[in-house]
Amino acid sequence: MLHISTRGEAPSIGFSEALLTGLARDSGLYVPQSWPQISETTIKGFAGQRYADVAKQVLGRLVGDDIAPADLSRMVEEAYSGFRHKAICPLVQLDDNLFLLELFHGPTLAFKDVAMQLLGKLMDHVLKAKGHRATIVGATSGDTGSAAVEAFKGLDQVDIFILFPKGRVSEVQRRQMTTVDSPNVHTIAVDGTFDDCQALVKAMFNHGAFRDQVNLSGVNSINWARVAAQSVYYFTAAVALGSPARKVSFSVPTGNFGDIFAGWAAKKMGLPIERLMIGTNANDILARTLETGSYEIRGVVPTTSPSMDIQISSNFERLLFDAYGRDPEAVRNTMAQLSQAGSFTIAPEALAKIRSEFSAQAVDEKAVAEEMATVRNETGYILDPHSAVGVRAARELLRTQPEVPVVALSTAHPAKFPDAVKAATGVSPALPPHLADLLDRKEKVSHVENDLTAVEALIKDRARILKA
Ligand SMILES: Cc1ncc(COP(=O)(O)O)c(C=O)c1O
Ligand SMILES: N[C@@H](CCOP(=O)(O)O)C(=O)O
Repeated sequence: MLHISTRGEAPSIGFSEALLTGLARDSGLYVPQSWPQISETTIKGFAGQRYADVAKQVLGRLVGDDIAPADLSRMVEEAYSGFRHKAICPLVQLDDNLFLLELFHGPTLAFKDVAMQLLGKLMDHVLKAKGHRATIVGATSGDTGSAAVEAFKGLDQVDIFILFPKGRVSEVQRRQMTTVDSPNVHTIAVDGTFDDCQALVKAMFNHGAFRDQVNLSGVNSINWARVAAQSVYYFTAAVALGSPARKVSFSVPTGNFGDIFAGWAAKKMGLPIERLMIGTNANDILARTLETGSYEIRGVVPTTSPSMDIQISSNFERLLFDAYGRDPEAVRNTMAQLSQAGSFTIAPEALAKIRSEFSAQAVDEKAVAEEMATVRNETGYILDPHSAVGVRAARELLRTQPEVPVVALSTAHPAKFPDAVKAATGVSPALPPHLADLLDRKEKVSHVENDLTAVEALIKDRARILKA
């Protein structure tokens, strides 16, 4: 199984190389050269199977020959052995035809664990087989960072550096990153937004000398393996509701477009998804784009769902690649416009393709709080603010297609965002026992201005690969 860059000017590579490469050398994103197909019969057979067993089958097709099935199977089992729910990603019914897919039963209480727990094991395995070490750099608006730190802490083959926007993540999110005491973990608070952190990471990948010097690797959803691992729960959820005989829609609280692109990947592999709903918070660039066809960057506003406070939605490039009939030149031109003018316009045919598969709904702060309160009052269930965006957007889909069940992705545990949850519902959600003393743990964090040279200097000073 080969992977190609959305910009068409980087070498095509196998799964293991894509896993280690992160951003392609032409600044594009890797995707499978063609979508592996999973037959209706196989999908039907997923019903009643353990999450890990479905994961082995879906990922087996995406990994191809690159990793031996026995190794993949062992790593999948290990990755999901620490989840606090036996179903790994259980479904909960909220209302007629409205379901929640709980993705927060991993160690750091957000959906990122589902992919990251596996990614840590896959990278360690591939690096050891090659006898290589790597330096991982990641940008986070709160959840990717904590999941990555948890998954990679203590590994000999890697050092991990996580950049987060200073003062723009919740206290629980920050502490989940900064209290991990491991010699290979480095957290860096950057004076800026998540988009600034993500731009720094991409700039490091585009700085060839630095990239090669530290053997740079990435764990953001620019890394195809992240998206691949996330596609599994679309299968388990849809099948639990009667797929493939019954079509199901998904509503996904969206920022960097990785999670919803995983749904698109599942659909391209054969899962009969009716519609994919992009739920945004007040940072509504994607909702505006679907409405107008014009992607226009505005300033980021802080919200109660900080992990979605994003303007540069990296994985949208992967969707544009498909919408433009996999024409890398169209993607290159589009991305050049974005970096020169801060905006681009989608060609009418490509836009029509996107609109035929995706819907979008912006959910403002008032509606997020109302949704948390409504769900608490009507069902007793406590949503986190990100999941509330997904549920609110799901209701919009149900208004137009009430007969099609909608699965809203519940991407974080409410205890990660206690202030917003308390304000909306009056309830103070408790952290699970393994994190009960989080607020008393000692923090270790560096501060850096939003400057590429400063960040690279810090990494070069600490990366063990340069000391060996
Ligand atoms: C809790 C939560 N919900 C939703 C999102 C948005 O997901 P994506 O960036 O994959 O669109 C994020 C960040 O990625 C998140 O941390
Ligand atoms: N919301 C994310 C932002 C980074 O997204 P990623 O999926 O590309 O890693 C976060 O919580 O860090």
